[in-house]
Amino acid sequence: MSVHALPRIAVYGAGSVGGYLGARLHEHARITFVGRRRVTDAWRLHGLDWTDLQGHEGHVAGRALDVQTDPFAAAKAHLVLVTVKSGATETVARELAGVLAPGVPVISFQNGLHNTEILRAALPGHPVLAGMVPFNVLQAQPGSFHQGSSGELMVASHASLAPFVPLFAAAGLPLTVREDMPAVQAAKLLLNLNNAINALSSLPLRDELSQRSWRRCLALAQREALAVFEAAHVQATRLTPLPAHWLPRVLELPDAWFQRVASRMLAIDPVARSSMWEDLQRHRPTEVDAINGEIVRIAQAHGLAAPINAKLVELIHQAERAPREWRADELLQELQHRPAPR
Ligand SMILES: NC(=O)C1=CN([C@@H]2O[C@H](COP(=O)(O)OP(=O)(O)OC[C@H]3O[C@@H](n4cnc5c(N)ncnc54)[C@H](OP(=O)(O)O)[C@@H]3O)[C@@H](O)[C@H]2O)C=CC1
Ligand SMILES: CC(C)(CO)C(=O)C(=O)O
Repeated sequence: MSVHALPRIAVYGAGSVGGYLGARLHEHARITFVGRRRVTDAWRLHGLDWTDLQGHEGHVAGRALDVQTDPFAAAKAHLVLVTVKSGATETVARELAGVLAPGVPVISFQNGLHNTEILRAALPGHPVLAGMVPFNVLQAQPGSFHQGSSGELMVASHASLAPFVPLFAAAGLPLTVREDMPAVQAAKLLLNLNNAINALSSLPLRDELSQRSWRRCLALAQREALAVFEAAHVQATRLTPLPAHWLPRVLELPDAWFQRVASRMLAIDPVARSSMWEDLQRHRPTEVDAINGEIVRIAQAHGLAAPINAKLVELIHQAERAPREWRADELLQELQHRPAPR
């Protein structure tokens, strides 16, 4: 196919997820990245490299990249992927309003529960679809991306995606189309409760999850969130080999048992970390308010408390101001002394 016949996709938020998805899609669509000047300059200079857990790899030369800082660069897009952190969604929604051609679909490939709502409010007339990235992406050097865990992208079902589904498949990023994205996002939120614990641990995900004391911290946060979800009638689908409500019990198993029962949870590259760890490293605000903070908010709306997740929010905000390395037993003690939700 001539390059001019390829659909145009704007990746709004040139960072870890956006860079990785855009680099892999590059041969299959005309990709425009919108990002910060420091990033666009570095990507133009070095190009983009990507690798994944299965050993696949690719490179896009800097001269072949369309990397821009101006929101109007998204004007000709046939599809927009929003890949900024949750705290930036409102600004992005404002920037995209009035820029896109009528009816162009927008997929939010972000964690958290409310990004689509925010985008929808500013973009009437566009299908704004929830997406979910199950795997971890680390941008170790500017423009160099590694997918460190596995899983398929998910997206809400919508007719406007028909031309794009084969493109993602051809790029090795198959899109699983779902009718139940709110339940997918709730299940992802439960897994993302580990982002804060992983960031406080300063360990790669695999090392952290191999140690029972860290897993017990996560089990506390997840058990509290599950109780809050039950009170609020929030459904979480099954994203792991085990149903969501079994996870805390399995996380608490001794290491040898955990390795046997949940080996797929440890099928993570040794260097993979959570995106929140990457934020703390780079002295950027984290998404903790949209993750653990969401559990606190849902609890409050239902007359409950969520002290464990509230504590994690507080500790991450402290770490944003002054980084500190926690030991697992210290964090566990800090979290264990919180009363369970009423
Ligand atoms: N990284 C990962 O492994 C995973 C991340 N996710 C989710 O994906 C989403 C994106 O995460 P991630 O890729 O890590 O985020 P990054 O911070 O790496 O990338 C986002 C980029 O967008 C930039 N940006 C923010 N606002 C604008 C704007 N208005 N215009 C242009 N650029 C902007 C940011 O700049 P600045 O820093 O200056 O704001 C940053 O460079 C998050 O919701 C995250 O939770 C989901 C699964 C895995
Ligand atoms: C893939 C996962 C769960 C890894 O922690 C993530 O969503 C993140 O880092 O934000």
